[in-house]
Amino acid sequence: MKVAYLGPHGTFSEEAAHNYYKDKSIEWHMCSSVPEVLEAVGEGLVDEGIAPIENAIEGTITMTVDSLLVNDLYIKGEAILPVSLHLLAAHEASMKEIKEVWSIPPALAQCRAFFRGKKLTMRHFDSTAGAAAAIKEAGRGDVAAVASSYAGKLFELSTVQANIEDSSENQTRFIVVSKDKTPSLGAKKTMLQVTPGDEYTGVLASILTVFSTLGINLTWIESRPTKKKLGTYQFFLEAEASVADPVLEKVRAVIETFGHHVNILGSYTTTKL
Ligand SMILES: O=C(O)C(=O)C[C@]1(C(=O)O)C=C[C@@H](O)C=C1
Repeated sequence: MKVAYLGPHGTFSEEAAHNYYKDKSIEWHMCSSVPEVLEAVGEGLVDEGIAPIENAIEGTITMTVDSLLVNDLYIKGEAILPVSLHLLAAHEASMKEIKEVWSIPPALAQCRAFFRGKKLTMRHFDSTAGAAAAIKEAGRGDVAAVASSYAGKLFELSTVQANIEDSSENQTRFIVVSKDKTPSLGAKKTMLQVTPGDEYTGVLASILTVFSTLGINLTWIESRPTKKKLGTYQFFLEAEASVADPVLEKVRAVIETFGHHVNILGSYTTTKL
């Protein structure tokens, strides 16, 4: 089986992928950005892809949600990875010497409290490990990357400050996606995309009430713009039930009778890494 993830070596995505598929024989396909991972699956270059969708501190990684739709993919699984971030420089350096910090935006956002008031310039990269590699190559004394301790070892960087994430409970949730829309065996969760047929007062409340009335718990709600007109949204709802559960089927039928469109984006189990 061929699987895509965000490279280069040393990303959290690599750690998640290697752990999630640890008992399988995989041909790896490294991509240079998160949207490219989902595109590789959409284009059929690989069978599956693994991408970050939510972080405990920063929330939803919207580029993953949007690419999931654009590439018409199905969620086959989710994996939760503990995430610790470190400030890494090419040479031994103190915090005072660092003027610029390089990393992928979700990683920089996970350290906001640490960076507050430090007057640093942030430079965006496509991954933590990409930033770490660039720091090594630049060899400068005034820049540092936010990346994992493994990336620090891989690129022989020096730790300016360890564990700079805003919460020691930090975790990132990854989704495993494919083109194949068969629900996973023993699925416990289902992701639904609900597009309101019409905009009216209380439209979201009317959708949510169907879940609560029929006793289905929701574990995640996200609204994204329809990208057609300002102020119009579609909703992503993660239900704690398999798509095969007759109660969830009933929820779907009722929502559709309200004139809303429901698309099942996947039914899956959770793996703690
Ligand atoms: O840049 C990486 O190392 C990634 O795998 C991406 C990513 C993300 O975008 O959320 C994954 C996990 C961490 O939250 C930080 C970065």
